[in-house]
Amino acid sequence: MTRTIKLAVIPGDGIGPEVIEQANRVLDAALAGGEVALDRTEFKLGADRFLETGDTLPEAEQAAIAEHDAILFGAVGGVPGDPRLKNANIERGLLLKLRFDFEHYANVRPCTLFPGVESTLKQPGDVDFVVVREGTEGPYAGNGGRLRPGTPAEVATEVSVNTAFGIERVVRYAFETAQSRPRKKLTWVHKTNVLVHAGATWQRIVQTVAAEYPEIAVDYMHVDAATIFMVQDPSRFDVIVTDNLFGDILTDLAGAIGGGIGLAASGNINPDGTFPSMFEPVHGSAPDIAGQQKADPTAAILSAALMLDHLGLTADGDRVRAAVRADLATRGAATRPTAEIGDAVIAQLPQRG
Ligand SMILES: NC(=O)c1ccc[n+]([C@@H]2O[C@H](COP(=O)([O-])OP(=O)(O)OC[C@H]3O[C@@H](n4cnc5c(N)ncnc54)[C@H](O)[C@@H]3O)[C@@H](O)[C@H]2O)c1
Ligand SMILES: CC(C)[C@H](C(=O)O)[C@@H](O)C(=O)O
Repeated sequence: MTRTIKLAVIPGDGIGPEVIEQANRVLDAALAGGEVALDRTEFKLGADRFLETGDTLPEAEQAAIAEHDAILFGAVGGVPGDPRLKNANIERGLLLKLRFDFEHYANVRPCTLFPGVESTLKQPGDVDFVVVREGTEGPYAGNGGRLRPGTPAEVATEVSVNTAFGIERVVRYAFETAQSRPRKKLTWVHKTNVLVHAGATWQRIVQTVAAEYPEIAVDYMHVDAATIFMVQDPSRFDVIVTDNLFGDILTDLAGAIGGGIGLAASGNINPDGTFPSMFEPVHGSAPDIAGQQKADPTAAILSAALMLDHLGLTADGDRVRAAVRADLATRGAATRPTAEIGDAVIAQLPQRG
């Protein structure tokens, strides 16, 4: 019997639609001949939509998206500094709103250096770790404001929100992730020497949850030191758990270490299943290369593979990863147009079964 998966697709702006087109082609090829059918609905949201209609995320559309089994998201955002987008706040009003409202508290960002891929590092060693970034709190969720803007007496505040509930649920998810991997190692990253309040709450919760996972080796790093170790010896890491802002920064660094931001995939996971999880490349809309078929769709394709895993279709997710791995192994230094990379991955898909 065919299982139908309702998929909301938000291609977004810039290179978003270009990379999502390839991810969709790979998904269709990977699922062909199987017992799963995708029922897609496309939502045109992002900076382009805002410029056309003034909408960011209308309530009815958000409610319609919530009715799906999963979301495949490209990237949103216009050209930085575009005056027409000054008050749009697409990133907060659309992307972050979906992450917050749909309780995407585990933002999972794997970093693997695939064979044949050149890292930014001279001697990368074994690179195979995953960052579990808290997705609904931290400075991203806090209010703030500006007093007397534009005057010499201007004051800006940015508040960081850290709840015991929010920390515990992502820390538990990270321990479960570490448990499922062979190395059984978890590094929690913060800045407890300066952010003493939030740091103390994180520390208390990590220690409490760690007691339930005696087989996991736990260590701690300040975020600044973590950037050093990530560059000097990324093999130290297996699972990293950290707050929203530190996770954002560390995962762009991880992207560079893993062969470039065009390869970095992510899943915004709602582990409780109360809302659809959302899968997206880590990169943005890249206005500098948009419309030129220069974008690497691999990050979007690997994000689609994470989506297959999340939907319980791990064998298909593995086939997509195997195809990407095979393509990367033979890709060499030559750059290829976006669609050609999609073609190559499809050509490398292992037979089902
Ligand atoms: N998830 C998202 O939707 C998301 C993430 C990051 C940034 N943004 C937004 O995107 C816009 C541009 O942001 P930015 O320039 O800081 O970051 P970006 O990730 O869009 O681009 C950074 C650099 O990486 C390159 N790059 C990105 N993706 C690539 C790919 N798939 N293949 C090859 N090269 C790639 C770009 O050409 C650029 O040189 C901004 O409006 C920003 O807010 C959105
Ligand atoms: C665009 C922005 C809001 C987003 C973030 O900061 O989370 C991006 O940088 C990311 O990493 O997905």
